[in-house]
Amino acid sequence: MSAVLKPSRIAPGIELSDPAAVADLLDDGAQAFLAELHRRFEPARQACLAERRRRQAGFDAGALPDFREDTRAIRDGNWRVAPVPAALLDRRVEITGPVDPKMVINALNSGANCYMADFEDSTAPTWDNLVAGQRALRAAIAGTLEFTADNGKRYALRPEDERAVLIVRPRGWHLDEKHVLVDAGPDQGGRGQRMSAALFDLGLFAWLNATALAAKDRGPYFYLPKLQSMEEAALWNEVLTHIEHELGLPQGQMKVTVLIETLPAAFEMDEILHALRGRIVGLNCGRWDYIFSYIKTLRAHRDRVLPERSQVTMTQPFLKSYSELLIQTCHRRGAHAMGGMAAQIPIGNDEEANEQALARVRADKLREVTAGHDGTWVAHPALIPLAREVFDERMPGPHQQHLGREEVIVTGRDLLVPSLGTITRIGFENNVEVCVRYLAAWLDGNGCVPIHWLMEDAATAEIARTQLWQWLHAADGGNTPLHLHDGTVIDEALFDRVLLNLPSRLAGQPIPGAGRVQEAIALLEELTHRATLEEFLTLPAYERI
Ligand SMILES: CC(=O)SCCNC(=O)CCNC(=O)[C@H](O)C(C)(C)COP(=O)(O)OP(=O)(O)OC[C@H]1O[C@@H](n2cnc3c(N)ncnc32)[C@H](O)[C@@H]1OP(=O)(O)O
Ligand SMILES: O=CC(=O)O
Ligand SMILES: [Mg+2]
Repeated sequence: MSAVLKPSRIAPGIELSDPAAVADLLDDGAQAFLAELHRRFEPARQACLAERRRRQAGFDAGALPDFREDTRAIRDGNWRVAPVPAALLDRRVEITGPVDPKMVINALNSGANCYMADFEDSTAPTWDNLVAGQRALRAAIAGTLEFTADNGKRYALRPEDERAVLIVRPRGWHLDEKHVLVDAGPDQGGRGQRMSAALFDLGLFAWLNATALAAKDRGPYFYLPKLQSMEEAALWNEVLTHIEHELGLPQGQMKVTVLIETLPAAFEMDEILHALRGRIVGLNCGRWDYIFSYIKTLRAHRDRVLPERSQVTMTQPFLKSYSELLIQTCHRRGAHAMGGMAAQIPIGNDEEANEQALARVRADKLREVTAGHDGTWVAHPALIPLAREVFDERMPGPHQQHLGREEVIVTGRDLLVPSLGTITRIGFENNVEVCVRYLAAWLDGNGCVPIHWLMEDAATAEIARTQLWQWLHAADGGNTPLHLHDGTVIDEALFDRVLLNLPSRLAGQPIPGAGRVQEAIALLEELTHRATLEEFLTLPAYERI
């Protein structure tokens, strides 16, 4: 049951693309609630985004990220976050996935401890996907969600006490929701302002479900993505405090786990925990966005160019330091240190290749539990038993916060240390292929696809996209160009040749979103040739869906 606002609080001002089609979700009360979120928090969101641009200009001019002098007292202080609620104490295996009804049922039934329902990296934010996702989650919480596939297979929820605990991930601060416009006025040419996508996803989910979840003492719980600073965390805290007040929930009822998946945020882990200390239960190593952010933040630092994607594993020193610092920081503050996602997924038609893929996932989970992580992510239900076995064997209790990892000393230099490795022709061509295929699927409404038996989503595709840009533009300003391992110069001509040959390489393969491949090629070509690096692939792509 959704909360009810007093009539006087119902304000006009929201413009929806097709109000009748979503009247079941976005009634007058929901609209007023969302409009109020926009009016209260949009200026602060824009200020945070402006601050991101200001900081980046400094990095582009040669500065490097560092720990903040003005927040030393927070880092040195002796404080802990609020206690973790019972439902989130044991999070050893979390499954993640998009929010279509079949996925929601499969994930909740999967046997994982938690399910992160993802409106972000693995969802292409078409209006239909977002609306279907909100409906599916509301029905799941009510226990009524069912689904029948085109092949007739029927899906229903297991009993509530056998389902994974639901955690919802809204989109990040940088994205707008173009189907929800607020307060049309002359200064916007008669149209309203686009609402923040993050506030829309989280706000609507909370409006629809907070009361029901709080009644079961199940949250709502959220994963917050792509934060870059403690100010962004503080903004989330204000938003959540406001929502709790409006919906009549106890303060701190809504819990969050923050993904540390940007390079600037790695220098503010304590500060982010502190800003959210009344409600934060953990940090998560979002490794794929973190690698993307490392490339993006250090785009102008020629000495820190990364090797090809397949060589950027969690054993690279800068990634090892990041995960160890996260574990140490969380455990010192009473929070869980969640691990992340290995990209390998089961390979159905090749037993040997499947064994190798599973061995890599197992090695990744073993590294995580040994280092002190309190839980991990899997991309696919078939990986749950494997991850559980590794964590069960090494983590007898519900978590391992007692492992302080005090011996770990991570400096700013360690978080930024250059990586060794190469860029092979296969690695270069693979980046081009992944970008095009992922983008084609995304434009077609599918935000997560297997490519060469790896899970690809917005974060992994961003690594491929920003690497191509950085490798090509490394020669800007008169620098010597980078070379492939075989000696070939990396330049625009090489990129153009690979892109031109791609359609014939893809011919005959079943490609999700095949009808959008040419559009994806055109967009990648434009973004890669451009003199400045586009901040997020999904910003220009969103204008095309
Ligand atoms: C960087 C990050 O942000 S990581 C977090 C974001 N990424 C994710 O969440 C990845 C989610 N995973 C997926 O979307 C999928 O596993 C993919 C796209 C990688 C592979 O999907 P598929 O090719 O459909 O896998 P496959 O055919 O083996 O699926 C078998 C069954 O498992 C289900 N399944 C697969 N992944 C999931 C999942 N994550 N959650 C629930 N069910 C799943 C499928 O729906 C299918 O169900 P069915 O037998 O009832 O039809
Ligand atoms: O969201 C997770 C990541 O790795 O990125
Ligand atoms: Mg991410």
